[in-house]
Amino acid sequence: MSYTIGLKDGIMTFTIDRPHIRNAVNDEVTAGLEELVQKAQDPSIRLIIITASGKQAFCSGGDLSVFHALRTEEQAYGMLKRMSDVLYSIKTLPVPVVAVVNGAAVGGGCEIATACDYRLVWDHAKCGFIQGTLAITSGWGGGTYLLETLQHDKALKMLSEAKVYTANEMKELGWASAVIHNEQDHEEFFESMKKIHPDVHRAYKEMAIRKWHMTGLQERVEQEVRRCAILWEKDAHHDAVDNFLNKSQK
Ligand SMILES: CC[C@@H](C(=O)O)C(=O)SCCNC(=O)CCNC(=O)[C@H](O)C(C)(C)COP(=O)(O)OP(=O)(O)OC[C@H]1O[C@@H](n2cnc3c(N)ncnc32)[C@H](O)[C@@H]1OP(=O)(O)O
Repeated sequence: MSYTIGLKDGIMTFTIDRPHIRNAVNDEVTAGLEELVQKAQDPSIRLIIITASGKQAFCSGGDLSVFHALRTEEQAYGMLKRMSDVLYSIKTLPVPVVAVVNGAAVGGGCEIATACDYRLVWDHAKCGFIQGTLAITSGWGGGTYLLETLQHDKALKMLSEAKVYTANEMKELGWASAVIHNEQDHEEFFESMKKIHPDVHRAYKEMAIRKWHMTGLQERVEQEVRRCAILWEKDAHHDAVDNFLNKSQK
């Protein structure tokens, strides 16, 4: 199994469990996130955590060894659309969603974290929208969410430069909600959330969702998906992925 879903004291935790491949997303992980969305509808849930196994990576994006088989715009669109739909559902869940970024978050991994309301980033984690190095853009909605989250020039620079940043840099940019140095920092964040009644958290989340509905967030995500699918089909993308996969085989 590529993931687990746990529940304790009203907190549901989704853990990607593919550390050997840096928690890259395959179809099973996507199906797991869809299962999470279903389970999170239970009114007794007060908070969702998305994290991953090990310390090396939160998520390295799409599993290129699998998704490289998708060659055409239409094939790419199917995969991108399914992931973007589930991330939009996560973004608009009625309770706060926290990404605990336990290690590297790159490409689609950064998109998953950006779809969450809060990002707790361990101090050793490197993060970045590196899709540009593969001659594509973000394609799961994460670019649209980043433009919602950061100051415009910071978001655009982060997307266009396709670099990785340290946890402290991500805090300065406004992406990381907090940098975590130890388990105590981690516990303190959740303890302070638990002090407030769940109905209050739900009410503020409703306020954010109302804004996203009014500003056509879902339609903007759809445009991102379609644009990425066009780039996906091009040789520049397939050549860059060949290079990545061949490098690891050497
Ligand atoms: C598809 C959607 C698109 C989007 O819309 O956003 C994307 O997500 S594009 C994908 C973007 N991701 C990448 O380009 C992967 C980049 N990976 C890395 O930069 C690094 O692996 C890492 C995440 C920084 C971790 O580095 P490190 O700890 O040094 O590990 P390795 O690089 O040695 O990786 C170990 C192992 O895992 C394989 N790997 C890593 N990421 C992926 C991936 N996304 N897909 C497939 N395989 C991946 C890597 O090839 C190594 O394999 P072996 O050499 O066989 O052990």
